[in-house]
Amino acid sequence: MWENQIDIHKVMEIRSRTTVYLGVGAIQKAKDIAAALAAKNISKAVIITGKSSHIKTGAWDVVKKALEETGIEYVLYSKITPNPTVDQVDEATKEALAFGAQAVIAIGGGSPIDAGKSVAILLAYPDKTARDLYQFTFSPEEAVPIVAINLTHGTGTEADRFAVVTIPEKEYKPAIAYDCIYPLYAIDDPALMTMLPPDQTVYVSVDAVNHVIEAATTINANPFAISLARETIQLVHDYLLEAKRDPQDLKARYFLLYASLLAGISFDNGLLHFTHALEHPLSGVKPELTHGLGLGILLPAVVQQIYPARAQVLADILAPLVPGLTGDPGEAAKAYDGLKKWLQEVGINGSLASEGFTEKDLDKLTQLAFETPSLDALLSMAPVPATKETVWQIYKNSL
Ligand SMILES: CCCCO
Repeated sequence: MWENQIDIHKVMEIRSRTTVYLGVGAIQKAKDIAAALAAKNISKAVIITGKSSHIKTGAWDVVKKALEETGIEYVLYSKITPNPTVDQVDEATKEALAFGAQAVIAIGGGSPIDAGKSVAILLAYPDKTARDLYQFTFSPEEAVPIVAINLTHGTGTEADRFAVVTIPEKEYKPAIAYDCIYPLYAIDDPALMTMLPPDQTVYVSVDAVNHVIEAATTINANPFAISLARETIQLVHDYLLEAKRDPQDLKARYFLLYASLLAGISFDNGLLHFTHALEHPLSGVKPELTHGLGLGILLPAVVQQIYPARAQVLADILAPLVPGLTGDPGEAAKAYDGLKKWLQEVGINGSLASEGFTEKDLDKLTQLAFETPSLDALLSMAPVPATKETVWQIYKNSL
């Protein structure tokens, strides 16, 4: 097994659009990153984070010290919630502008990092608001430099060009995609993830699994996206239950984190389709719903829907989770049952009904999937036509 020959304590540099430091202890690279920012004449930064995980994980102590030793001043915005809103982004931007921030350092899971990416754009366009950005009234070409210190192993946002923020009054959860928000540096340190509780451990890795199943089956899927999908799914299969059983297992955390990074790069190439386009209305309407749980609930019905059109790719990449698929387009029900079984094994037994949705909600959810800015673009990537009937039926099959 190749994983046994990797020294997980050796921090290695992975070069993609983002320079990612991966490994146990990678947080210590904060010093080098601060020095690199200072070399770019950056003397003030805004820290974007949630309520407490930046402190509990110990990440903030290291980053604070690195900034202080380098002489970079900072202002801290620590009010980002799960499913962050445009108002949080505007408030953080206002504080950062008043301070004169020239860079964003985001510490957290997808929510603080995506909010941080949005702030980084608005710092370059101070006359715009987060609603302008997420309602697509302008297309940014620049942002201030972003550093992403990642505290979960699911989103891949630390190394991609996407960000998601909620517009609460419309129940929209749109996604933006711009080259200017690839973080300049990212830290992927598995030791910062051992505090993730077992259920969140599963939800974030199920997010990564969804990223690659979608990326490998869009109408844009390329061989790179498909190869990364195969590796991601194998690693999640091999390490998720172990990390759930023993949250302190650094080897399991390392390979789940690596899988999540690969998945982010995979969907940066192949893009996404049904599962994300249908989940965003769920957590747009119910912000308390965890993204990865919503995705896990929808996944079997999505795969059932697309299997006949992408049978060979799906049989290949799903092999660790659903053994015995041959690539025959007639195996959609087998793929559905196999995925349900795997999700139950890792602890996702829910349905839309158990999350409080009923058949009466389906028209509204379907409407939101087509009306929310950007989700229509994801739907257009699906390997089968994304009609309103198809979308409604996927929701129905997930009730
Ligand atoms: C288009 C990006 C969505 C990530 O949840």
